[in-house]
Amino acid sequence: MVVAYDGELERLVEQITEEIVARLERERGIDQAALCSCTSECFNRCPERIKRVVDAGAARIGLVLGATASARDWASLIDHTLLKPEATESDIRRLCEEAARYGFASVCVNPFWVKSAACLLRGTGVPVCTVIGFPLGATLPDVKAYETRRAIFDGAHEVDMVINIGALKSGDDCTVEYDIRAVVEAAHEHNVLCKVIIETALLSDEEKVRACLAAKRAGADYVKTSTGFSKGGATVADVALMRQVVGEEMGVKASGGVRDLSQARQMIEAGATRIGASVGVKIVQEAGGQNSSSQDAKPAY
Ligand SMILES: O=C[C@H](O)COP(=O)(O)O
Repeated sequence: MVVAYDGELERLVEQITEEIVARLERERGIDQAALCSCTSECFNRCPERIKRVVDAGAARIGLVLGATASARDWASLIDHTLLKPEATESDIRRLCEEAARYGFASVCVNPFWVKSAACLLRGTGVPVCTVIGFPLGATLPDVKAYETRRAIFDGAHEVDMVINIGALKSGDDCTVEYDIRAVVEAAHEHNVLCKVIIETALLSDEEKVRACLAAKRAGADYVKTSTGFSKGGATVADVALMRQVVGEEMGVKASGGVRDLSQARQMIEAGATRIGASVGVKIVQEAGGQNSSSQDAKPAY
């Protein structure tokens, strides 16, 4: 989905990205938190800067969803997700039926289920998304590339890959970028969308910025907050930060712990253009004014 921004946000994104890149260059190897001149808070968490991005969210909601967003409009932003290892064939069948009924952006399933989901969704217009190097991201770039090609062969239209978190934390940004690029190239050979999961809960703000910049340099289509299998999920502050860093030409997917319409709305306001959630039906039913009993909210992290 293409999102238009007003001129002010464009300028803000450009200015903040330039400042973050300059700061990273300045501080590489120096363990200190830079302070923002406007509030003297840590630069990346400066409430004033985040507030300006979030305040622009009302306009973004209007641009993404229109003034009166329907349940179907909301569904079109959500990857209807089932990644639990214990998911059964009947669970996958139900996921696909729900995706077709509500018009979700995609179903997101583990690679083993791609073929079944692709069969079940044939003719519905709902794409199949799968996960690569999931959930730890610690396998090898060529293995991730093979996993991507194999998933595409089985019918995947989108892939969400996990970065090499250990390499990022070791300061080895070249390896991080190379690893992402291996998947991006395998995906783009077949016009498949590639999202890059940075697992925000395990990263410092500086590492989140470096991960987003590596994804951007590698030519990925989206950055994505979380696997949903680590110690935390998407936060408004992280989504705002990621949006600031990648600019408007990439998507931002908020995933992990998004449990209701209110949280989904906050993520879009902060800059997300896609939501990954295992409670997608609950969210669209709320958007449609229905009482949702079929999907219970998950507990917060
Ligand atoms: O990729 C998406 C996440 O796994 C979804 O997380 P969730 O189960 O907390 O909604």
